[in-house]
Amino acid sequence: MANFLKPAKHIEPLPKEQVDDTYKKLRLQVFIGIFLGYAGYYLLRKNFSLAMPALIDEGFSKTELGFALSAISIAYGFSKFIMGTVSDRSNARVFITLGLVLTAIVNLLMGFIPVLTSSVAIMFVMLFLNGWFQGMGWPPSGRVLVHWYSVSERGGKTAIWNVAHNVGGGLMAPIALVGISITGTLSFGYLKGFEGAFIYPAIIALIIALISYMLVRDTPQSMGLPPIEDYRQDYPSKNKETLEVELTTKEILFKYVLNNKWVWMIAIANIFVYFVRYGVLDWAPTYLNEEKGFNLNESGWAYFLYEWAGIPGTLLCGYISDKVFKGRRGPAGFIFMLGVTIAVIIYWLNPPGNPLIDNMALIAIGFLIYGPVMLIGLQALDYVPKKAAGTAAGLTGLFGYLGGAVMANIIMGMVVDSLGWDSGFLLLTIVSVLAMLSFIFTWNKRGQEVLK
Ligand SMILES: O=P(O)(O)OC[C@H](O)CO
Repeated sequence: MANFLKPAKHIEPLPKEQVDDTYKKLRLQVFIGIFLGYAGYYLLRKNFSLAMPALIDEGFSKTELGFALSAISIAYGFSKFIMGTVSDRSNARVFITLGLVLTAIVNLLMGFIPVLTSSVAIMFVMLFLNGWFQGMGWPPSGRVLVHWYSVSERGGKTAIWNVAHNVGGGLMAPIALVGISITGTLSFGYLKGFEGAFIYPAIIALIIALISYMLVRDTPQSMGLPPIEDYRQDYPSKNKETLEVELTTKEILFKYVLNNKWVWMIAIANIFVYFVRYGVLDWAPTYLNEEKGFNLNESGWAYFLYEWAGIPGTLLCGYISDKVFKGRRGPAGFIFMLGVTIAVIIYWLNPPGNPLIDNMALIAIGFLIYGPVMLIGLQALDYVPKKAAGTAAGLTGLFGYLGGAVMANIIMGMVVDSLGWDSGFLLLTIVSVLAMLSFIFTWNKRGQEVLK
């Protein structure tokens, strides 16, 4: 492990009278740091799609660009897991900043060096690198959440943090579009305009990386504070033990993650949830255009509403799982996926000519799907000791992206091409039902009680 990445050293405990004030201040500070940081990552997750229309005008086909785009999901899936294992043994403050700076550098290079957007193979490599560095955002955020917030408050706090990705993803398009327009004028004599979709979100991400570095702190003990469990008298197990020793990768993998049946269950559930998340989102513009007669502008709005509807939906889901089901995530996930299934069927069966119903169905899916997405991340944090949090979330990401997101792109495309949209939606509905049922396995599990 590189020295600069090592977890921050524990320092001498602060005097007792300073603990409460310092904890309150730092908890808010680190939370804002990871919220802004993760929103910053999402400015650079899908911005390539805003450069795609211009690249199509340059002569690239949709298939070629779709192939290049898939590099992000493939790399992200592997990276969230592999970099998750590194993150669990790293200083979250350094790790989250480093990943954001690296993803910004990749985008600046793609923006300023024309050869890097000149062929599908080169774009695939660059987007793969981008996807890899993107995988350095979730795990350190998870590490901060589990070290600064105790078990009983994690549902609500993780839900609030989780909307960072909707905020970042939602702001990406306007920033990229303004960037494209600025670059059309400020072209440095050689840029064409579309490069602005890389350059301007990347510049903002660099500023966010600096702010995030100033705000995030690795662990309470590195600031002279007691572990969060002692501070809040809120323990993951009845014997009040908490794990404060940093683990080796072998211990994390073989003692806490790969031999943990609950982690495997949510990893499999994540395949279905992510298939629906990206199966609806990525195909929405094409489906709405081909089957419902939406133009690009109208389907762009529908896409935007889908993302932003996820914010209140996620908060409600976190609240319900904490307050109504007292920390049991399974029932909340089941109910939200039931709603998604119904909305997918309405979205499918609504005849052309009723755009309001299409938009309402899409908003309902966006409102409902991000709760289960968040709950799986939260369960990953719940089901392992805090020193293994990033790895557990990373494993669910690996399954979600490779088995869910990438498959949603490939299999949905193949089914729709050969059998039509009805078959595509039948598949989506079946997968949505499977996602719903998969929450039954963790129906009665609460917080970290699986560790007892
Ligand atoms: O799909 P991811 O890995 O970017 O995660 C998005 C949300 O934060 C899931 O909780």
